Parts: sequence; C-alpha cells; structure tokens
Amino acid sequence: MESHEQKMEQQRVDSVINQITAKIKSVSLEYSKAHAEMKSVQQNYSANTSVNYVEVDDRIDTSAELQQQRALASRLIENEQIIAGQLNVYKDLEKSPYFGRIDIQDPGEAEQEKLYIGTASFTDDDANFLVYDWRAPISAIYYNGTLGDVTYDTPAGKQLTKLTKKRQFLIQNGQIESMFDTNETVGDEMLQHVLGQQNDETMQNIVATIQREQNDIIRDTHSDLLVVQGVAGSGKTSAILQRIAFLLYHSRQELQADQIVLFSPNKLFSHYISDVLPSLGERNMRQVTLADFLSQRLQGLDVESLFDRYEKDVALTAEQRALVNYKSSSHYMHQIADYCQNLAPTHFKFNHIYFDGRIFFDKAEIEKIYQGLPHLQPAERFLRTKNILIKQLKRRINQEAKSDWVAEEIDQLSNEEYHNLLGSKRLHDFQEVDAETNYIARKIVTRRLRKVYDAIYNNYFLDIYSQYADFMDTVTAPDNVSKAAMAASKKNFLHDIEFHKCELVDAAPLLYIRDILTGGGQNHAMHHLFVDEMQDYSIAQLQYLHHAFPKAHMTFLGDAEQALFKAVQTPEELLTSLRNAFNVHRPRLLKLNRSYRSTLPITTFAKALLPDGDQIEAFNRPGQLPRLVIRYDADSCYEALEEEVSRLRVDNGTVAILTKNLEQAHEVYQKLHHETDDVTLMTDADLSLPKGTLVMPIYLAKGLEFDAVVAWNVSAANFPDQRFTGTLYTIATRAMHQLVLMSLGPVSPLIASDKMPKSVLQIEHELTN
Ligand SMILES: Nc1ncnc2c1ncn2[C@@H]1O[C@H](COP(=O)(O)OP(=O)(O)OP(=O)(O)O)[C@@H](O)[C@H]1O
Repeated sequence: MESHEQKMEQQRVDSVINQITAKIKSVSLEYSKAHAEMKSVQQNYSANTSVNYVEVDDRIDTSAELQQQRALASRLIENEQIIAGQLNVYKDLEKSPYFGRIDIQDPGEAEQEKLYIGTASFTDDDANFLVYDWRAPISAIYYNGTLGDVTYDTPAGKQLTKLTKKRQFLIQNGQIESMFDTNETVGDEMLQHVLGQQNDETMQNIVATIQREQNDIIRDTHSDLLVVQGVAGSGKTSAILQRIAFLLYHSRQELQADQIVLFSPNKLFSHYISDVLPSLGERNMRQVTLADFLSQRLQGLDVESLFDRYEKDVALTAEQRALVNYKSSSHYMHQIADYCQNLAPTHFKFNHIYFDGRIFFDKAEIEKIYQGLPHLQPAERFLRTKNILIKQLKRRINQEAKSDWVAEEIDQLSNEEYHNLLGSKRLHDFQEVDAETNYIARKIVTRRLRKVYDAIYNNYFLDIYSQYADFMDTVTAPDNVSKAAMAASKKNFLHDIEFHKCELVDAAPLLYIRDILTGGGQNHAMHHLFVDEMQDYSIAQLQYLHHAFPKAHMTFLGDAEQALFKAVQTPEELLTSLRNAFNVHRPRLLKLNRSYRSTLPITTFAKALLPDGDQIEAFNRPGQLPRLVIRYDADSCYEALEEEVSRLRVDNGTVAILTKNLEQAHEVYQKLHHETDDVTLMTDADLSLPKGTLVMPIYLAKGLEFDAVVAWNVSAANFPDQRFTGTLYTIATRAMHQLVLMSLGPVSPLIASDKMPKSVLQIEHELTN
C-alpha cells in the first residue's frame, strides 16, 4: 500500500512534471521558430550561391556577403541544435524527473532544505531549483555523505552542512515505483533493481546509483594522472563516462567534448557506450582504438593489431618474450629519446624525394643541407632543412614555369580552367599581361609538383625505418636479451617493412623516433586522455600517448587480472613507472574491488579462478550456479552446445559464445550456422551488436557484457595452465545473469583445482563407456 509519505512525494513528482510539460511546450515552439529561421537563411544562401552551403568550396566563397550569410546559417544551426538538445533533456526529465532527495540544514539556518537530484537541473519560472543536476557541487553529498555533518566542495571552497535525510526514488513514466530512505551512500535496493534487468544493446548511465568509490573517480578534478585498478564489472567504463559528463559540466567554459579522447578496446565497445553521454545531455568524446590511432599515424604501414599479437604471443620463446618486454618498457623509450638527442648529424638517415619515378631531391643533397646547419636540437635542424627544401622547390617551380610545356599547356586551357587557376585573383590585380601568364604558369607547375611539396611537408625525406634500425643497432639491451636476438629483431623489422608491415611492439617506438626528430606528432589541444583496458597497453605505448597529447590530464583504467598478456606490473608499480616516465605532479591510484555486473554465483566462480581473487567483493545479486557441461567427443559437445544455447535463449535476449581465439570462433560458428540461421559471428570490423546468439573470440568482447555467456571449450587441452587464467576470467566475467562452461574432454586445471570449491558449479558430466 502506498504510504502517506509516498503520496506526498508523488504529488510533488506530478507537480514538477506538469511544469516540465509546460516547458517542453514553450521550448518546442522556440525550436520550430529556430528551425524555420534556419531554413529560410539556408534557402536564401543556396539561392545566392547555387551551391549547397554545407559542401560549399571555400575557394569560391569569397564574397563578404556570402560569408556573413554562412556564419549566420551556422550560428542558427548551432542554436537549433542547442534547443533540440534541451528538448531531449526535458523529455527525459518528464518521464523521470529525479532519483534522489537530500535534506540538509546549513549552519545557522532554522529551516531544513529539501533538494531533489536528477540527470539535469530544472528550475521553475522564478529560477527556483526543482531539480538539481547530479553534477552540481551540492549533489556530491548524495553520493558521498552519510547522515550527520558533511562537507562538499564549491568554487568558493569547502562548505559545511548537516545531512538529515537521504531518499532514493525509482520513477518510471512519471510514477514512483519505489522509494527508500537510506543511510548508505546509495543503498543496495536500487542497485538490485537496476542490475537485475536485461542487458540493452548499449550501456546505460548509472547516475542514480553511483557508488562512493566510483564517485571519487568521477569527481576528481585535482589529479593529473589518475590510475584506476578495478576488478571485472566494477564500473570502470561507467566511471569513465560519468567522469567525462562531470568534467564537461564542471569546465563548461573551457572544455569541449572533442578535447577529450578515449582509447577503447575495440569498435564494438565504441558503439556499446555511445548512448551514455547523450543520455546525460552531453556530446560524445572522441574515440579511437590503439590500432586505428597507430595506423593513422603510420600511413602506408599495416600495423599488427593487438589481437594478432595476442594470437601469436603464446608461441614466443623465453628470449623473444624478454625482447618484447624490453621493447615495451619505459627504459626503451628513454633510450630512444637519448639516442635522438645525441644523434650526430652524420647519422641522420634521409630518403630521396622522387617525382615521376625520378629523384627530385637527392638524399645526399638533403644530408648536405642538414649537416651544414649550425648546432641545434635535431627537430629544429630538421625544420630548417624542411624550409630550405621548400625554398628550393619554389625556385625550381619558378624556373620550370618558363619551360615550353607550360606555355603549351596554358594555350590549351579552356576559359573555365584559366579562371579556376586565377582563383581569387582578378585580371586587374596584374600590372602586365606577362605577370598574369607567369602567375598561371607557376600555378600549373605548382599543381604538377604538389606531390613533391606534400613529401617535404609530411617529412617523407626522413628515413624513419633506417633510423629506427640504426637505433636498434646501437642500443645496449638488458642482459636477458642477447645481441643476436636484437640483430634478428632488426632484420625482421626491416623485412616486414619491405612488405609494408610492422609489429605492434615497434609501432610506438618508431613513432616516437619520428616525432622527436621531426618535432611533430603532438596534439596540444587535447585536455583529457582516457585509456580503458590499460592492462593491454605497454608502458611504451602509454608513454607515447602521453607524448602525443602532452597537455592532457590522464585517466587510465584497467584490471591486471584481465590482461591479454601476462601483467608485467602491479597497479602500484605501474603508477610508479608512469609517474617517473611522465613527470606528473599529482598522481593518484584508486581501486575498485566490488563487482556489479554478474550475479553472486558467477562472481564467486570467477573469483575462484584467480590466485588472489579474495580481494574481489561480489555484489549480492542472486542467480543460478554456473553450469559446467563436459563431453568427450566433438559431436556430442556441439550437440550439448546447441541444447544449452536454446535453453539460455528462453530467458535471455543475448547469448554470447566466447572462444579463446578467432579460429575456434570460426569452428563453432560453422557448426551452429548449419543448424540455425539465428547465430552471428562477430568480427573486428563489426560496429554494433545484434540480439540473439553471438559467437566471438574473447578479445572482441573486452569491456562488453551479455545476459548469458557460454565459455567455449574450457578443457585442459585448451586452457592448460595459468597463462590462460586472465583469458578464462575475462570470459566468465562477461556474463550478467547466466554462465555455462563447455568442455570437450577433461576440464582445465584452472577450474578442476583444489582452490575451486565444488559448490560453486553445477556439473553435468557425461559418463564415458
Ligand atoms: N553504480 C552502479 N550502478 C548501477 N550499475 C552499475 C554501477 N556500477 C557498475 N554498474 C554496472 O555494472 C556493469 C559493469 O560496469 P562496467 O562495464 O563499467 O565495468 P568495468 O569495470 O568496466 O568492467 P570490465 O573491466 O569487466 O569490462 C555495467 O552493467 C554497469 O552498468
């Protein structure tokens, strides 16, 4: 029965919703007006230019009037977008205006104040706050404070108040579904409700139930390097997204969404998280995978992906592994920096610049220019060389403009081509006809030699491959890496380059050398750099990212237990290495030990896979025990797989069959696909997740979650030893509600160990004859 208290609260909800509805009406009108105005300017503009205003080519867009109109059109578009954004926010608030209430009593005040907290602020016509944004300074109390005296940060410093009540609401379609008073930071009842729901295709925001330790990450504006070690399902990704929303609110004036970049594990993940910020009324930050970032910077080279490396990694010898570790270290990157700083001018490696298959600038010539310059930093010297080359190119353009072929080409130009070449120049800009012809001739030659200019501009005359090979020749490797191994690695690198390929481990060092020597590659406009799944990045790669975004505050999140490669360092060691490598002033390490994603039985099983799993605290959400199904021949194993999948499909929108690698994903898909059409094999090119039965290797499922998971073939043959603990743990922890483990043959010792209590699994064993 509805209590009196709840009735009162519902009345308030009704009243706030009425005001929101009225606001929606007035803002909709405003929107229609803005839209009409924008349309009319747009029509006017296109009538004047007969060119679509969006695709308009800057070159012809010189008239001041047109420019003004264009500026007006883009202002109006922006205005329309802002109003559309506001409308969306109000429409969301209309369904669920808030999720929390705090009652506070400020010192010296007789009256208590009731504050309601929602995903965005809402004020009445007299500017009274009916709802406070969850990011407002006072709202921090809702997440952090327990009843009694509390403080919160404001721009004017710390404020003291007394928290006398904390209430949580679940409001759906304008109705209070439930409400609780709590002394907890955010009570478990709400969490139970939210976590028990089925997985949507995309991630939801968690602002109604942010936990205290997550709140610390979200609201940290002090640290310049924030490292978060969080167990699987502890809300690291959620924390990143709410943190971005918080930062955008907190620094509204200085920070735009595109000054924040997130390195995400794969493209599916990018889609999976794409709704969270818009649901909070914010634009998405930039997102990129490491592979895309590196390939973009090393154009023309096919850089090995993390997943190719992972598939290959298992086969490495001890020495090869030592070499990979060395090349992944901060020490290696420091050695590169030293090498570049101390590089004798005679050791600089240059390329010829070609044009039409012939040498245009000889590398000997370039060397001479470089060596002839006074003693300077390599980048400065390089820049001067570049400028000299551009000057020389201009001289050669002027000479070439006098050639016969150019005169002939001018004769054959149509009127239109001629005017195009004139561009913004007008005939009366030239004193003499000759000057005009000469201008056109230079234009023609410049156009012809564009490739040479681009080659100079893009620093192609530095031979970074030879330079990096030279570095590998001269560097002193640690004791566990022999000279022969280093030489072999260099040979292998040069061999791959012949085929336009590059191993992942060499990509960051290669870019680093190029950037230091050319003085390029740095983006100073990025304010925040986020790296999710940081355990799969080497220190060298992180160091390169820091170099590439030198002004960015860094937030790195990961879980050492989910490392694709064996974790090299503990979070504490990692923080120390990063602090030393990055020269940061305010580093901070935070840990999240509570896991929210999976039911208690699934987390209990996953914990038992890890040597130090005890530190993981499972959220107490009930569910079925994970099932272990064992079969001894492939046919019956696949048959059992089909049965398990159909059973799981009854209760779950999505069932993911996760395999150790791509090859096994293909095998499983081939088998299932024969029997049913309703199964999808995911690849790293896929951008979104369909519903139904999905098959994929675990590395594509990094960071994702599914209602039900089938871990494919957890046999001793497939997961023989602790090298695979991280992989198995990651697979198991993708499941929210149900987990089935299939084994073809005897079960992996990681599961059939003394450490694994029998009570955590429901075992279905087929007896062999
Ligand atoms: N405070 C919270 N309230 C509600 N749901 C939460 C909360 N924290 C985490 N979750 C939910 O738990 C699940 C796991 O969160 P998330 O994916 O952010 O964890 P993660 O630490 O990045 O996981 P992993 O490292 O295993 O990929 C998500 O469904 C998320 O919505």
